[in-house]
This record gives sequence, structure tokens and C-alpha cells, in this order.
Amino acid sequence: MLPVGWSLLVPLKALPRAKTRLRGALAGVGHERLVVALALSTVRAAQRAEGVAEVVVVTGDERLRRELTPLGVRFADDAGSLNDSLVAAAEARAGLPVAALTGDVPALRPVELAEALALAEVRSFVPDLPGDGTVLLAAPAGATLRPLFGPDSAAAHARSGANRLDGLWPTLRRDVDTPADLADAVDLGWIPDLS
Ligand SMILES: Nc1nc2c(ncn2[C@@H]2O[C@H](COP(=O)(O)OP(=O)(O)OP(=O)(O)O)[C@@H](O)[C@H]2O)c(=O)[nH]1
Ligand SMILES: C[C@H](OP(=O)(O)O)C(=O)O
Repeated sequence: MLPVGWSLLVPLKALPRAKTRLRGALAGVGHERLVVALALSTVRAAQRAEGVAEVVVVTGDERLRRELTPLGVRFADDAGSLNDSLVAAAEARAGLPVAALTGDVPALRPVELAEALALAEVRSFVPDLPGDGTVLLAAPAGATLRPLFGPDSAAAHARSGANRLDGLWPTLRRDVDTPADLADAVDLGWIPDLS
């Protein structure tokens, strides 16, 4: 059965290579445990956003698959790079509304994601808080996702014709790349589940 609403792709890099800038951010907490906590919180919030029909975790990492399976997500394979993986997962849903959300926005309030998706009437993106990266790229039915994540992806998405969505959305735009970002996410209300 085809989902009604957004298919939300959440790409997750293999844990041993993921979130290198966060290594050692929390004393006494294993790096992989922290990255899993970021992903779990992001995915749980995304699943609760109005308009999201399914969350598809795009990863080749076995531990991530194991940790996220109880949430009832779907999985798509990693195709070797972030953008190639998203293209492949989006192609499998051609014709449907498809969006990609980075897996590192753990303070996310579902209402902020719902608002952004509701505004995405054409191919659109939401920049991260500093403004150079992208946290959300959304392609409504009939549009192609064409992901250009990577360095300066906000400019790349704008150049490619995507509409920039400029809502405040402090929790959607707070991606966690560095220890300072992690502290910000906690200030925004994220309680890391490190059990
Ligand atoms: N499936 C998949 N996801 C990726 C890949 N590269 C990055 N991602 C995911 O894309 C999102 C944004 O990536 P980054 O913030 O650059 O994460 P990162 O590469 O793990 O972090 P750094 O090592 O600090 O650059 C995160 O959810 C990553 O897990 C990839 O090759 N495959
Ligand atoms: C993938 C990349 O994430 P960053 O490492 O800039 O948070 C981006 O924003 O396109």
C-alpha cells in the first residue's frame, strides 16, 4: 500500500564513520551510543509530525537498523554516498511527496517539521541554523528530490532552484555537528537517552 503524506527519508552514516566532530563530546559516553541517541530522537520526532506518512531510514549500518527497528520505520540501503543513497531511496517512491531530513536534529519538535513540510508546495529546503548547511529538502508529488547535501548545501540547493523556507524553527534547524551544537540541543530541551 502506498503511503498518504510525506515519505520522510532519514540518512544515517555507518556508525564507525559518523559524526566525527562529536567524538569525545560527552565524557564517559561511547561515541556510537551518542550517535544512536541523536538518530533515535530525530526519528521519533519525525514520526510524530503531522503529514509524515512513513519514515525511511537510509543506512547500511546493522547496529542502527537494530536500534531503530522497534520504532517501526522502513529501511533503504546505503548506495555509497549520502546523495546517491537519497536519490535511490527517492526513486523508489517516484511520484509521491518525498523529503530528506538529516538524522542529527534530536531536539526536533514535530510541529516545526510539520509546518515546514506544509509550506513545501514546490521543491524546497530548510537551511541549518548557521545557514550554510541543509536540514530538510522536500519534493512534493511530481517534483524530483535532487539532493545536493554536503559543504555549502544551502547555497547549492538554492542555486539548483529549490525554494528556501525561512521559518524560525529553532529545533528543526539545530543540527548537531559539534559539542557546542550538542549543548544547544540540550538547552532546547533534548534529553539524550544514553541507556
Ligand atoms: N546513508 C548515509 N547517510 C549519510 C552519509 N553521509 C552522511 N550521512 C548522514 O547525513 C546527515 C548529515 O551528515 P553530517 O552532518 O555531515 O554527518 P557526518 O558526516 O556523520 O558528520 P561529520 O563526520 O562531523 O562530518 C547525517 O544524518 C549523516 O548520518 C552516507 O554516506 N550515507
Ligand atoms: C550534509 C551536510 O551536513 P553538515 O555537515 O553541513 O551539517 C549538509 O548540511 O548538507
